[in-house]
Amino acid sequence: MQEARIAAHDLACRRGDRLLFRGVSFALAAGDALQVVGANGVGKSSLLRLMAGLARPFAGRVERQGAIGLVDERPALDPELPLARALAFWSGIDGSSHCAFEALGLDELLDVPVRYLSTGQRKRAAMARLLGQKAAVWLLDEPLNGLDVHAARAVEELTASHCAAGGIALVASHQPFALPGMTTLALQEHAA
Ligand SMILES: Nc1ncnc2c1ncn2[C@@H]1O[C@H](COP(=O)(O)OP(=O)(O)OP(=O)(O)O)[C@@H](O)[C@H]1O
Repeated sequence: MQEARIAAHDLACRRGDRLLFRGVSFALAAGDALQVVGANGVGKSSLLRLMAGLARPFAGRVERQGAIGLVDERPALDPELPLARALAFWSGIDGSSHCAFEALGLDELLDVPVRYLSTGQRKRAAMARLLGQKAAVWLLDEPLNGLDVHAARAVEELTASHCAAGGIALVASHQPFALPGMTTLALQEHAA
């Protein structure tokens, strides 16, 4: 298997008629973690979308090696289905079984329709889906949003284990995210 890698080369991002940032470069290899920080609206989510290939950079290029898993505010789980069945849809596609229900505090919620889940519960469900995906490169947009202290620690620990096993984590958040060895990119320094 090819080793995971994701890199930004002199990226610039435009949303609508506004240039948000320019000159963003970094390279992450197996085991690396980077947190993108900056005020609301600076372009953290937009940068993650560029890295995921969901939007095109205004300038520069993205280099990707290895499967990408993106967690953002949309969990891509059928709101009408009970959580277990909504996750089973993805595990059928990913060919995986979910084993982190307990760590993520989801075992009590498996019969609850996704539409009834709270913001934090939905975020935990999205993390469970990500784990089943077995993607090498994790792109986490505000992964701690809505999580209680216990769930936040669980997500930090799962991310640390992912990196220790040779995965990559790119985290966009204005909240502190505890992960040993993680470096920081201050996006406002690249504001256009
Ligand atoms: N489709 C769009 N068209 C035009 N402007 C957009 C579009 N989507 C987002 N923007 C603008 O781009 C800017 C950056 O948005 P983005 O969501 O990337 O910021 P962010 O740093 O992640 O913010 P937050 O911390 O609030 O999540 C914002 O000013 C937003 O209004």
